[in-house]
Amino acid sequence: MAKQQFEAESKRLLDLMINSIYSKREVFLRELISNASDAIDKMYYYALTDDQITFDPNDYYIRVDVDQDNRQLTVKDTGIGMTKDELENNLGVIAKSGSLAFKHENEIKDGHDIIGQFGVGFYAAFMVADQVSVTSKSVHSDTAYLWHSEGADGYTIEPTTKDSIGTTITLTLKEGSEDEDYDQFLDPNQLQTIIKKYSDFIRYPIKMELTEQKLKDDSEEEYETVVEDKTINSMVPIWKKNKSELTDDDYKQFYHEKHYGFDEPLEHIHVSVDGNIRYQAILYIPEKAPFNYYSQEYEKGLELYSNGVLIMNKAPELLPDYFSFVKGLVDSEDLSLNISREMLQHDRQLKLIEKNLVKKIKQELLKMLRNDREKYETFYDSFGRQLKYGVYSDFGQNKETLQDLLLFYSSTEEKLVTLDEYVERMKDDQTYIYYATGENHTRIDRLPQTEMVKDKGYEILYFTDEVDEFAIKMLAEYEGKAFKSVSSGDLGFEDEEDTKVDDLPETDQAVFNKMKEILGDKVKDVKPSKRLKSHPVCLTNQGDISIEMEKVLSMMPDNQGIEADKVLEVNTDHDIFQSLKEAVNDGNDNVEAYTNILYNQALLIEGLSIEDPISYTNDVWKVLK
Ligand SMILES: Nc1ncnc2c1ncn2[C@@H]1O[C@H](COP(=O)(O)OP(=O)(O)OP(=O)(O)O)[C@@H](O)[C@H]1O
Repeated sequence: MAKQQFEAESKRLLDLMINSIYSKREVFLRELISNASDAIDKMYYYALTDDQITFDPNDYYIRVDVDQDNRQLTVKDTGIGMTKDELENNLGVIAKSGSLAFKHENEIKDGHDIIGQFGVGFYAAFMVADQVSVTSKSVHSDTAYLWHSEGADGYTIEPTTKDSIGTTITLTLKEGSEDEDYDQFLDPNQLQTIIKKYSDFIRYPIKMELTEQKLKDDSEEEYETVVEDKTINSMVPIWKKNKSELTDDDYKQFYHEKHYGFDEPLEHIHVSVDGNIRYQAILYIPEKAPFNYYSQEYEKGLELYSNGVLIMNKAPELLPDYFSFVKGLVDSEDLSLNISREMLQHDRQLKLIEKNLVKKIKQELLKMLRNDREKYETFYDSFGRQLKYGVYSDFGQNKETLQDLLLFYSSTEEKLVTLDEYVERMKDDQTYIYYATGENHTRIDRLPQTEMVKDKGYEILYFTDEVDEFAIKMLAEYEGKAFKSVSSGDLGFEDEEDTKVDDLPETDQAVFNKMKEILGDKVKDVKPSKRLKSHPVCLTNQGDISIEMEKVLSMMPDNQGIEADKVLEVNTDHDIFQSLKEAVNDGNDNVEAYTNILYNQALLIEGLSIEDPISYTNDVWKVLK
């Protein structure tokens, strides 16, 4: 029998196919199963137009078999089959898709969408096989044909016998080597895993014979080997089902089946969109952050299906970084895929889906925040930091989306509150939203800087995450109210003028001048405080960089030694100030020690380290003597 050559272009393409189109060899099975499913779909369409044929779903299935002795793997379908011409045209010419043509001819638009479009998937078989045989009998022909090829040098076609309509594809697998393990494709368990991974939601049953050890009837310990015909795939994807058919438990079970996380999801979102671009999505808001969530290793993304067939395990384009904790999948029949189905050709489609999903996720989170505060706080405990990073990053372009999702601990409510709730409670004479930064709530509570603001009866938000102040600086204001740190030089109280050193009695002025002289450029200024009530001193800052920000920046790998402009504020009503005044007046040589001790204590209160602990302890001994 004369061997026919693949068309010249096809030869090169076949070579390309085998070596470079797909990044994983295992996808050959996905391609053959998708073709089989397409062939059954075509039968379904054909039945719609031909009264002679009835389409009974029970008669339609795909079967995968292995013959380990002969190293053969078979994929059989009961689809429409191929005539001699079709075998020649569809399998003899690479990059010619009979399926795409069928789709166009029949103007197929509904959910029963056909997968094939490029006309290359079939050749993926040559990635794992050195011989491929296709036995096919078309619904339009009484004769069956056998197409056979051993790779790039061509193929043969000859008549054969086949009882039923459909196609059987037999691959003779390549011999394995140290680098390539083809034997895995003869292992039923491995095949089952691959089918589950890529083809779980193919609409028709994918059957396989599986060998299992089962307890013998009437026995509690004796096992027997049973060979059973099993359907491997779930067939109807949960996301194609109607929401009303599904229970919370169904969604939870799916979350675990998909290994999205070990935790229980806090919430699920099921979307079905029939707009410009049609898609379904099931998204989950997990309860706990994966161990590597706040690290470089964490990979965000949603699974992406095209019409029930898995295309990508993690499509990062579908989620912005600030919602990177969301798990789940998107299935769309409208994606323009590239030839390997591993990439998308149009970012635009994904962008559209992403935009829509972001809206849905935000709505769901706001709903949770309003209706189930406890649940929202569990979520916030795991992912609140990510939302705050989201406000800060990308030059603040997402701050509007995220600001209403933020929570901070409140000094007056003693629990987490939203910015909206804070603004609602603001006093009539209050201009700013006040915040204080520190390691934890107890420490912030005791900060001298908070005294005056608390005295005014104003609420203070406590910032304990490194990112908090950066995010708030990016936000700048909320509903027209600017944020102000309790440590900022000017607290913005309308009714109080700053006390200037020059307005003080001369004896007081002398103390300030002396302290400035001693501290030199360690501080920008030493000034009388109006915010301190019971503490003698505290540090505040001038300008945009706060002391807390200085601490965070100093921990960064590329820190450029950025420092806050520190101001030492002194409580002139405090006993210590009186002692200092006397010491300065008397020309006592402990003045330097007093000043340094007070400055160092202000550093300690701020959680900063003392520059020179030895001279600090020497100063303490000196005044204790
Ligand atoms: N099992 C089958 N039954 C009937 N026709 C088939 C079968 N497998 C392949 N074909 C025909 O061969 C054509 C080429 O298949 P191939 O897998 O190479 O491309 P495709 O499925 O059209 O596109 P894609 O590259 O996107 O998968 C198909 O379009 C279809 O007409």
